[in-house]
Amino acid sequence: MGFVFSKVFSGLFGSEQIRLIIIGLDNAGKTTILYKLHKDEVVQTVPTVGFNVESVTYKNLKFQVWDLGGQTSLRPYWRCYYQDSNAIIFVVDSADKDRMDVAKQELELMLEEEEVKGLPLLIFANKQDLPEAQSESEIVSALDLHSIKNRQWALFKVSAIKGEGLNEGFEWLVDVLKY
Ligand SMILES: Nc1nc2c(ncn2[C@@H]2O[C@H](COP(=O)(O)OP(=O)(O)OP(=O)(O)O)[C@@H](O)[C@H]2O)c(=O)[nH]1
Ligand SMILES: [Mg+2]
Repeated sequence: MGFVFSKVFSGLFGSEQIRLIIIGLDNAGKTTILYKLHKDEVVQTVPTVGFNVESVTYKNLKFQVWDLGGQTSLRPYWRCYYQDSNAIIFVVDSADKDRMDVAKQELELMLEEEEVKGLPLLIFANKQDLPEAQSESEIVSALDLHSIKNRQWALFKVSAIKGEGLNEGFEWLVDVLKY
């Protein structure tokens, strides 16, 4: 516990960057979120093969943000990136009702990994600008988030293309990492 605390502490107040991993199904909007955070731009994306990594500064804190490809064949590789992370961001396409159960399964697999034990979990319910986007309570229920007991988690409704909700999510993350 002391080790975890000191690692996060030095990340927040020292020169070390805070390492964040973004995962979620393909097409969820992970890369769009990364570049919205990094450059404040909505970029044209292609499906990520491998990863993108960029630095993001929020409130004078430096984050190293890893955006991993979410296609089915790439998901087994997510676990290769978990080591030394400070938090996990899970992105879900709020309008992709048909694949909520797949998203739930992938989330559960990640949460079982030893290397992410106890790490804060930030869920971005993306694409809230779409009319068919599901509500917060629908997504919380579909992903069975209330069953998560051994870590801090929060869900934020966001729209990466509109840039809405991302800052609120980071605000939460910074608060959680501080204590
Ligand atoms: N309407 C809407 N579309 C979005 C939003 N965010 C991303 N998209 C679109 O969703 C598609 C997929 O976005 P990506 O960021 O490439 O998705 P990804 O999660 O990185 O996908 P993989 O790299 O395959 O895992 C693109 O056409 C984006 O423009 C959003 O907030 N609203
Ligand atoms: Mg991508």
